[in-house]
Amino acid sequence: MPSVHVDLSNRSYNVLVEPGLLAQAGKTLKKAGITNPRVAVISDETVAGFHSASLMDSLAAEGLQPTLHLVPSGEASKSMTHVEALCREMIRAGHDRKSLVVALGGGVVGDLAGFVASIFYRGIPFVQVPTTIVAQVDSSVGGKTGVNVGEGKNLLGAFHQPRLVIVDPDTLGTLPDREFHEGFAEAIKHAAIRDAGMLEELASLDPSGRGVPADLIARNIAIKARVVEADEHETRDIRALLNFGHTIGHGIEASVPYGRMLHGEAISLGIRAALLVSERHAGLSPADSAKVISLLEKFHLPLVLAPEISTETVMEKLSRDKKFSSGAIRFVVLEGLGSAKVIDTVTSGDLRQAIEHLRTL
Ligand SMILES: NC(=O)c1ccc[n+]([C@@H]2O[C@H](COP(=O)([O-])OP(=O)(O)OC[C@H]3O[C@@H](n4cnc5c(N)ncnc54)[C@H](O)[C@@H]3O)[C@@H](O)[C@H]2O)c1
Ligand SMILES: O=C(O)C(=O)C[C@@H](O)[C@H](O)[C@H](O)COP(=O)(O)O
Ligand SMILES: [Zn+2]
Repeated sequence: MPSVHVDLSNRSYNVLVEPGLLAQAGKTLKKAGITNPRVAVISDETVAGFHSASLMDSLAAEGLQPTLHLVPSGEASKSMTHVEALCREMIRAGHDRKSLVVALGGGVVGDLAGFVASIFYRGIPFVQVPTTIVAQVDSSVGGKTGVNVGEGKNLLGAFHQPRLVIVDPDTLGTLPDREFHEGFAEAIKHAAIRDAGMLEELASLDPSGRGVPADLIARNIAIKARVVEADEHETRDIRALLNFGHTIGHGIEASVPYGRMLHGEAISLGIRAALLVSERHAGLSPADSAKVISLLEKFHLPLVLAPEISTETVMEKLSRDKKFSSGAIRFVVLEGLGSAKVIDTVTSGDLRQAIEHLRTL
């Protein structure tokens, strides 16, 4: 079974990747030495319909007492309102400091449930069971948890590492096309910043199927794990590289009601904009930009910004980017494929131009 160890001293954990693992979740927790008697499974209504029975049965089979707590599907659930509702529901269900949270779902459920775990009774452990490409290749690893507010994406949250990540690629079989494709934006991001060779592997995948090799998922997790190990709390300009495409991408995602655009779709636009900035500020060749763009196209990801989204709104939303320091813009660029860095020479005029660039193909 491919497995990736995330080495963070006393916060270290394993990411296990294997088809069929969901139905073995109870046993897998025990084997990992996670023995909390009470388990709060947090999921969304769609994911629960497909996959919660298998998880709940596997936990009950090990003598655990799981309770299931659901939020509506989609980005709008990543809010403080849902954090409070989930915490209160867990209290009423009898959960306490000895309980474990298990997040079953995509990045929304993972970020939300992880944040709930970080504050419930001042912090309890949690385990990620990711069910989207976004969550399997990216969000379930690294410990960034949190919620959105009207002012911008992920502006409230905490670093709280999971104790274990259980990835079952078979769960991707129930994803609709749109949700399947969006996830590849994050894998393309990983290739662009750290692993140019993976661009070829992504190019050889069939975007109309649902089969994603466990090794490809593990390769993405390993890229992310090595970055997180080097800069867990994003204080050294290393973890910020994982934010390639996210400055303008998050600005766009927050410019429409949450959920209208999927995260990966917004990041696809953000990557295209960041490639232009990289050509102008870091010497990226247009041929290398074109390779990344053709991969985004292959996975049917958007490259053109809808006319109703104004450049000024995107500029206002991105002004709260967490990488900025005292308002000064800090932007992730590619110098070449597989090599990224943070620069501080990008102006707000450059960002406006890059957003305008998204209006035509
Ligand atoms: N913490 C991090 O490091 C990190 C990294 C990347 C993204 N994120 C966050 O993740 C979120 C996006 O995650 P997402 O794209 O997974 O969105 P999501 O969790 O909303 O999932 C997308 C949709 O797919 C459905 N779904 C999920 N799994 C399914 C399955 N197996 N079968 C059928 N339907 C399924 C969900 O119900 C939802 O409607 C954003 O909020 C983003 O900010 C966080
Ligand atoms: O884990 C990270 O670090 C990332 O930047 C991964 C991103 O894909 C993810 O969208 C993350 O939530 C963005 O972080 P933020 O700090 O910009 O909210
Ligand atoms: Zn992201």
